Amino acid sequence: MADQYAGTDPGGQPPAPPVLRWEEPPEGPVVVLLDQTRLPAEEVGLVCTDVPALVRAIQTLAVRGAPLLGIAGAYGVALAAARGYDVDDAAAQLAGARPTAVNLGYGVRRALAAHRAAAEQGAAPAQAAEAALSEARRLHREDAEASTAMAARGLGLLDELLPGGSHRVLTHCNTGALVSGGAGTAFAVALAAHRAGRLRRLWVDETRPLLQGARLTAYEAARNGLAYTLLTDNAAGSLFAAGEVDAVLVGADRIAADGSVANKVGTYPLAVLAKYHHVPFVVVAPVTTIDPGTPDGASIEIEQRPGSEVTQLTAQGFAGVAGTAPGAATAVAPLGTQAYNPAFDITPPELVTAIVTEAGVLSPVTAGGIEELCARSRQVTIS
Ligand SMILES: CSC[C@@H](O)[C@@H](O)C(=O)COP(=O)(O)O
Repeated sequence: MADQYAGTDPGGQPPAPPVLRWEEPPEGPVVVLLDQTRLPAEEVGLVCTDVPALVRAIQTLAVRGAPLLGIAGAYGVALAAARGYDVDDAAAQLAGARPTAVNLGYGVRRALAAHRAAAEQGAAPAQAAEAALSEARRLHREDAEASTAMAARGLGLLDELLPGGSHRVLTHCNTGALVSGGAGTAFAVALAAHRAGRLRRLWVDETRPLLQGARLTAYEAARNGLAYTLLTDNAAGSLFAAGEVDAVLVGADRIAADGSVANKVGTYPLAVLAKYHHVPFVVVAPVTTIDPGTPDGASIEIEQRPGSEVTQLTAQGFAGVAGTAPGAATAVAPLGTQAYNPAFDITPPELVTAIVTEAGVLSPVTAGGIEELCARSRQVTIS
C-alpha cells in the first residue's frame, strides 16, 4: 500500500495566521482567535471583546486543544481585568467552560494569581490588569518553548523505537500549531520527523464527529508539506492489520496521577489496536497537562457534547453547537435519535509506550514516574 494513498504535499503556502493574539484597538483590548470552526475553508478571525464571547468560542471549539485552551483562559482573565469586569467571576466562567482539559483551569489560575498578587501589593487596577496580561504572555511563550522541547525529545524517542528512520505515523484529532503557542504536541514530533527527512507518511484519522483530523490536521500537514493521508476513524484497524503503522502519536487533555490519559474520543481504541499489533503508542503533552490532583482515569470528567453533532451534518461537514455553524443542518439519522457523544476517552497507562513531555520522557508510564516528573515541573506550584 503506497502511492495510491498519498495525500497532497503542496507546501509553499503563506504563513498561517496566528491562532490567538491580544490586540489593543482604541475601543479597548480584545482577544482575536483564528476561528477553527471555519477551517479549512476560511481563515477568519473571531474577535472576543468580553469573557462571555471567549467562553462561547471555547464551547463551540472556535478555540480548542488543551495547551491553547490554557493560553486562552489566561488571556481571558487579562481581558476581564483590562476591561474592568469582575475578575473572579470571569475566571470561574472561563475555567468552567469545558471540563476535561486540565490546561484551561491551569491557565486561568495562573493569570488570576498574578492579578491577585499585584492587587494585594497595592497595584492600581490598570497595573493589576497588566500583571495578568504579562502572565498570559509568559504562559504563551512557555508553551512555545515546551513545543520545541517535546518535538526534539519525541523525535529522539521515535528514532530509538524505530531504527531505520522512515516512520509511518498515525495520529488522531489535531495537535499542531492550532493548539499551541508553538508547533504543538504530537504533530510537532511528526513535523520534526518530516523536517529531518524521517517521516514517510502521516496517517490522519478524520476524528468524528467534529473532524479535527480532516479539517485541521490535514490543513496543517498540507501547509507544512508533509506526506499525509486521511482515513476514516474506523479504517484504522485494517491499516494496522496491513502493517502500515509504525507508531501512534497523540496528544492529551489530562493525564491523571496514575498515568491514565484522557484524549479525543477514539484514542483508546487506537491504543488497543497498537498493543495488539505491537506498535508503539506515544502520548506527547506538556507537563501542564499532567494533573497530579486527579488520582486516576475514572476520576477524569469527560465532556459530553450535544447529540446533534452526531445526528446532523452541515455543508461544512459537521454540525457544531446549534446556531454556530453556517448553513442548514441535514439529518443523518431519523428525527429524535439519541446519540452518545463523549468528547474524550481514557487510555490506561499499561497501553501507553511512553509519555513525552518537555521535561523528560516517561517510559514505562507509572504513578511513581508521574509523581517524579510533576515534582520537577512548574505545575505543582499553582494550586
Ligand atoms: C495538544 S492537543 C491534545 C488534545 O487537546 C487534543 O488531542 C484534543 O483532544 C482536542 O480536543 P478538542 O475537543 O478539539 O479541544
